[in-house]
Amino acid sequence: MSKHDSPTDDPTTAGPTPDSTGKTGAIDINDLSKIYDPEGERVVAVEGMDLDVEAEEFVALLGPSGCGKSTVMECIAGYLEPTDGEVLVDGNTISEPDPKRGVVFQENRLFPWKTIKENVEFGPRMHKGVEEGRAESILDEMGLDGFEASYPSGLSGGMQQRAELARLLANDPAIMLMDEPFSALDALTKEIMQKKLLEVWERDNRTVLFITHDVEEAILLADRVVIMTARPGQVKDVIDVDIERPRDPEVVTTDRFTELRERALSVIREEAQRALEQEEGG
Ligand SMILES: Nc1ncnc2c1ncn2[C@@H]1O[C@H](COP(=O)(O)OP(=O)(O)OP(=O)(O)O)[C@@H](O)[C@H]1O
Repeated sequence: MSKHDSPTDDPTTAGPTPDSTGKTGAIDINDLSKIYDPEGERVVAVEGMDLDVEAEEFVALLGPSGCGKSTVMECIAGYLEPTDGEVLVDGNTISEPDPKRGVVFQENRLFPWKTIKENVEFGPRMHKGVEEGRAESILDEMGLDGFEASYPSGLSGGMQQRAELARLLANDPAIMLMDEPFSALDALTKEIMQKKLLEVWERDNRTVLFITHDVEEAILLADRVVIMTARPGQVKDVIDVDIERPRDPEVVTTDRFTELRERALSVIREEAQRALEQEEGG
């Protein structure tokens, strides 16, 4: 069953409202602000951010360290409540986490005491019930056939991240929120994971919001690269990646890729410098 014909799991929450093309997974960030510790140290992490992500779009989020990327993602995930403004998914204001908005972090959140298969089945078991054979087929797709009964500690870092991706896909999310998911992996494993992610995304057309510090990774994967300002974060620049898909790793050697990378880098350098000056100024 695809995400387009799956019923909503929780009858108490409004279901997704497909856009005019029948797609779901659109994100609207309207005038979003998030202040941590408003009565105390008052950290203005994000201020007046606007961004629309189309259903089934792949957007990469770049920006200097501490500019509020994870904060934005956690507001979309429903883990954090905005101080001001709102985040809508398919026209509905987000009020709480939902398995239809799956989140992957740099460090996997697999349960160490559960087998890989149990980890993958955990979400469906909690929300809609386990479909016979589905965990096996997702693990097979992730190249983890034969590791169903293994525990996370028995897997390499790359295999753990593939299991994490399998765990996310088992919930059939309309939106995949990925916070530097491959940044701890070695270069070769990272390349394999990027390819895997693109395969899954190109086939299932889920919306992806992908945080990274790696400009090449952002351009290789995304339809649009959104660059945030130094804190308080808001959108500084949006780069349309007009490079044909499917993209293979060799695309990084093309002139167009180089142009886009240089443009992204010059914007990021400017904001990284501002972030540094902020730090030095206390
Ligand atoms: N719970 C919190 N309490 C107070 N300040 C916080 C909290 N979480 C984050 N911050 C601050 O908010 C700002 C934005 O943090 P956030 O993690 O969203 O940035 P980021 O762009 O994801 O950073 P990085 O690229 O380093 O992961 C930072 O200055 C951070 O120190």
